Amino acid sequence: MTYSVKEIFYTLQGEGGQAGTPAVFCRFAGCNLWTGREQDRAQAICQFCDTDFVGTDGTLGGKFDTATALAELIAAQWPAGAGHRLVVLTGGEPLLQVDAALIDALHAQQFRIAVESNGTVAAPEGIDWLCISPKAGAPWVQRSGQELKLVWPQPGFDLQALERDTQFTHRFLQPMDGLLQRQNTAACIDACLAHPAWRLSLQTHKLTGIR
Ligand SMILES: C[S@@+](CC[C@H](N)C(=O)[O-])C[C@H]1O[C@@H](n2cnc3c(N)ncnc32)[C@H](O)[C@@H]1O
Ligand SMILES: Nc1nc2[nH]cc(C(=O)O)c2c(=O)[nH]1
Ligand code: SF4
Ligand SMILES: [Mg+2]
Repeated sequence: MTYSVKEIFYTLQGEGGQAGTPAVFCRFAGCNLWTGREQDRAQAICQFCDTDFVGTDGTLGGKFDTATALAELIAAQWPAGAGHRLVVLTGGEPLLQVDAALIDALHAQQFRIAVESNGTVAAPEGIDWLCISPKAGAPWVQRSGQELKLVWPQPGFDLQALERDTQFTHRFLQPMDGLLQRQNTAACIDACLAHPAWRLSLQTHKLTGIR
């Protein structure tokens, strides 16, 4: 398996239940819900994406022929001698590429493995923190994990039904960034107050200006 990686960088997880935690981010290239080209956005299944995941030209991006080579480069980003290793596999859609060999290679490097996925692909065994962020109009296969992080507002999702019909330890509403960001934040706050099973997730890396 060749892994196509857009970028690798060390920062704080900005979102969700592990916000504030140092982590190496590995952003895989490509997604099944949008090409990533602006001219295709209006026709895409997922139209609000805030991320450039096209190609392998970002920081430490590239094509990796083995899981070991990719895991070694990820490990090299961690501060020397320090524990508490956390990697966040994101994208694009990471579950188009993440396989057992990569999970084993990252665990061999002492990482806890978090994944950010759109839920259209069943997750392989061995992920330590699975965050699913479903998209309206896309098939939703992976309905359990540590964290459900719903970008809000989105049509077609009933918060009460989600509490009943999915199995996640934590549930978050994350304001859709874009032109209506302020309105969307207010809508998230109102929705959490009306549905207390849900918590607010702010994209704190954008607020603080870190990557
Ligand atoms: C860029 S996606 C990559 C992982 C995967 N494809 C997914 O959608 O979950 C990372 C996270 O950013 C969220 N996200 C993307 N665009 C956003 C936006 N405009 N506002 C808020 N969150 C957004 C996604 O829902 C997901 O939780
Ligand atoms: N700091 C930081 N936190 C993040 N959490 C999820 C991200 C993503 O793009 O998947 C992200 C990101 O791009 N940066
Ligand atoms: S599914 Fe994730 S990576 Fe793909 S277009 Fe949507 S937010 Fe972006
Ligand atoms: Mg992001």
